[in-house]
Amino acid sequence: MTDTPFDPAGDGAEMSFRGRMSYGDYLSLDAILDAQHPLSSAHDELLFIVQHQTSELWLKLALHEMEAATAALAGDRLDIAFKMLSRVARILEQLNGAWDVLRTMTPSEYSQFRDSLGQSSGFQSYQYRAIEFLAGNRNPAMLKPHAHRPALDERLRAILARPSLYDEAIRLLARRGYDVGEERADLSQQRDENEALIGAWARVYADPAGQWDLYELAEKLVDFEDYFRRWRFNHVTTVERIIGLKRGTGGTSGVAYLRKMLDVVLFPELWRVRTIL
Ligand code: HEM
Ligand SMILES: N[C@@H](CC(=O)c1ccccc1NC=O)C(=O)O
Repeated sequence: MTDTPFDPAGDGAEMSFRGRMSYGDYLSLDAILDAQHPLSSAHDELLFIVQHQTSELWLKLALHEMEAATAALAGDRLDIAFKMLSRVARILEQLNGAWDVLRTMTPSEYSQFRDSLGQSSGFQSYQYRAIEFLAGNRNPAMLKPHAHRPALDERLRAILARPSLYDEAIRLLARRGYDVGEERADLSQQRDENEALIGAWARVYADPAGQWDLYELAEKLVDFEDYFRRWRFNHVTTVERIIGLKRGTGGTSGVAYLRKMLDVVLFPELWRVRTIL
């Protein structure tokens, strides 16, 4: 027993950061921790802001991993793409777990600051739209809320101009000799469901050992969509729990709109093929 409190300096800990990069410097914590600006005096508004900001940080990482995974597929580096797609699935799991925190907010608590949100809404989340576009869900109408921000609009359009993650998976199948049907003329538009591609995936699933990497790719994509659907479901359930059937601040019907979005399919042929296996 000693009366002197433990001093980590004795263990070699650096305690002086004048002129040296510290933890907060490296992580730009002043900028991040000074970026919460509640517009009301409601206690729960900070929860709402932190929940969205952390979600957007995870979305940023997911986008980074998905961009790299798409490039890896284009370069036939499936091993690298798998590593990244596994990480994206874990990120989505993290985002799914985060709803449990937001769910602690009741309708009465939310209504204390909802008016302060004006017409802002997650519907205008640029990174969410980028992830949808990059995955392959391409609805150019969703560009409109970003028209007033040319740099963001430009980045979203650049994603639409390039093949999606799913397009790269399909191109890979074609390089391996599978009949995948016609590639659509305009990559920026929604794909039509393609019967030839269902046949190609069917052959991959019929003999996994024959092309294990394509089989693994198919399952990674299904995993991605599975977690993505869970996110949408958690969102709509949390929304109904908190605002019921009120219209959204973004102008949509709210829960009815979000329920419709539950039916959006990212990789339709990968789901359709299951019926014939
Ligand atoms: C109190 C919690 C929340 C409520 C009441 C809520 C409500 C809504 C509503 C009603 C919409 C439909 C668009 C509109 O008219 O506003 C929407 C869209 C959206 N929200 Fe939330 N939301 C909540 C939390 C979150 C969180 C934590 C995120 C995470 C980033 C999020 C992201 C989104 C996204 C990305 C959309 C667009 C979905 C799409 O177009 O498919 N929301 N939200
Ligand atoms: N659309 C929500 C408002 C909302 O949730 C929101 C508002 C500003 C920033 C992010 C939001 N989150 C998700 O839509 C509502 O209608 O209450």
